[in-house]
Amino acid sequence: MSPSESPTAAHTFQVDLRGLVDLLSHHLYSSPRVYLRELLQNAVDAISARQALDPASPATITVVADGRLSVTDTGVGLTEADVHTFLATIGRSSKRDADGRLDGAGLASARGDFIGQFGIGLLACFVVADEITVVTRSAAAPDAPVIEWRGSSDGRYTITTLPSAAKPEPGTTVTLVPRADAAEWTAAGQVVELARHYGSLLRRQVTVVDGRGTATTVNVTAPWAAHHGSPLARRDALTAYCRSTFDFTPLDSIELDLPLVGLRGVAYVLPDAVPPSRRAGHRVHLKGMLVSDQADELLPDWAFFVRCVVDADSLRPTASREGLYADETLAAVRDALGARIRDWLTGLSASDPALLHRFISVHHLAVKSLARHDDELLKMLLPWLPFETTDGNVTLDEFARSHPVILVARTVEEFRQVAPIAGAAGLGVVNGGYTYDRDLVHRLPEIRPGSSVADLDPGTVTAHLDTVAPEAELAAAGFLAIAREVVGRFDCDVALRSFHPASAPALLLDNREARHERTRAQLADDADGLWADILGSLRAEVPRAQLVLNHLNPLVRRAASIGHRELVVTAVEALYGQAVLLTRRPLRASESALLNRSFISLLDHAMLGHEAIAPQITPQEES
Ligand SMILES: Nc1ncnc2c1ncn2[C@@H]1O[C@H](COP(=O)(O)OP(=O)(O)OP(=O)(O)O)[C@@H](O)[C@H]1O
Repeated sequence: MSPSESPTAAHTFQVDLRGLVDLLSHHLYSSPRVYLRELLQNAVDAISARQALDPASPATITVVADGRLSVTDTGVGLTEADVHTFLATIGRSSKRDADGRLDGAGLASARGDFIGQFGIGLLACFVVADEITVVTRSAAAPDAPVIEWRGSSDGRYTITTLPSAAKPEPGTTVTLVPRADAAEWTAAGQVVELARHYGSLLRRQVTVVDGRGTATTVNVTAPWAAHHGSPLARRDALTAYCRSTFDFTPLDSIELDLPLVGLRGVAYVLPDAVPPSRRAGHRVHLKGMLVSDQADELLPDWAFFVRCVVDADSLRPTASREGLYADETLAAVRDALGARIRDWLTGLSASDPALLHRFISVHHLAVKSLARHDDELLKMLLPWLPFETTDGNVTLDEFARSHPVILVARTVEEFRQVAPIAGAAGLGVVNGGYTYDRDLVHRLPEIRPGSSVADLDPGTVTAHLDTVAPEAELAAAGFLAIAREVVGRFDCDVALRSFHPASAPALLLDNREARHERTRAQLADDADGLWADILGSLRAEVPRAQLVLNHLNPLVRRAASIGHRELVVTAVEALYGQAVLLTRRPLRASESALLNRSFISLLDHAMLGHEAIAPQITPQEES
């Protein structure tokens, strides 16, 4: 060994008990109220342990809130040795051994019944009290004396042997003297609330007794576990449970049952639309005890239209017991519950179309987001989903029946502008500007063979508008040539057509992608060096917009017959400018300039010849 090397010495971590107790009791949990959950849970586990030894043993939990707070159970109790080993050792639990398995107490069969496992739960009581007193008598060792343990938040504890009369029957009483600042959490009314909140589905009877001796039992039977006289009665009970638990009347109740993890419960379909980003806040009970009322990870994200309450045997809670541990079991449960909800949805079209309609009218956004990634669902539901079309709000199935070719507008603005004219010309256009809609409509031919879907492009619309008589076209040739010259600068073609409504002088057919392509081309022209090369190499053929002038419109007819070139230019600029405004897209600088120019110029023309009519305003009169 070289002089610089010293022999390895083993040390043990030093633990600052007060700091550790403070950390675990004050910082692990989100609210002081969890103290009652931990006490109830220990009581339930103690009863389970005793029942494993003697199934006929009593099984009651009594909470007394009379200024102090005590929880008494008829459970397995503790011997003095147990108290040292389990109760007074942080992180040690009688519910597992050092390897995470059950200890040697012969309670293997009961392990599955325990809710606790970490050996820290009792510390939650230090959030509301500085001292915890436990009086306990063991059921496993009938001759063992009654033990009183007093633990203090500074980490010290005492043990006293009490006379047998102090606790004639096996079981445990835990008593807290609440600190003044925590009294609100241990007041009788609050304790009843908390006991109901956490313990209503516990499988052991829990009774809260207040200072006047009034007893309230908090347990209810979960509607999925109860026996009901008829399917209708069962349905009513499920609905009533939703109202009392979540305060809404569901559109429907979907029963959940996954025997592999001992899970049962209900997914309630929300009666109102919610944004997909809103998390529903599912209630998860473990062996009856409420673990979380915000367990979003229980269902896939797409299922945001339901809110669940479940009770499971083998999901794992986190140490604070306020959430679920994200393990493979949870992932499998999530998938299985998702499949169950999807089955309900797909089954509805056969079993209850009226309900499906109601569901879709509320939650069509949810269904649309879901259907994009789920072929089966898409097949089942796409024909039922409403879309905004030139025939109004209709289902795609209905729309496809009257329109063998369905055109999809890419943006809401495009749809708004084109729909009335395309509709009047007999074209079937769907507004694809909303989230998911364009993707979904394009999948219609997979589901409805024979239907055909295409993106709306300027050429298609123009092709469907009535052409004008050759002589009219000829008469307007001069005008059209000037018009092409004027709007050609904006990568726009001009066509003369007849379309309704006659009050619309012009229609600008354009789409967002074409506009982007033109902007990019413009940038490439303006750029130099490296950027010009890069942008230039991306250049595709620049798509052109189309200004369709309406030959049915009196103004257009008059404009087409003017011989004055300058006025024709102004008229075309004004028609183009107005058509651009109607598309509701942002104006380019050159378009704003054009609008200004044409407005001033028209004003100028309008005032021509009127100078003599207006009275002369002399400088004197002005002042
Ligand atoms: N009412 C009770 N009756 C009998 N034993 C109890 C009771 N309360 C606590 N104990 C004993 O004290 C131990 C520690 O309890 P604690 O609540 O701190 O942890 P836990 O319940 O084992 O696990 P968790 O941290 O998950 O709650 C338990 O494992 C149990 O052996």
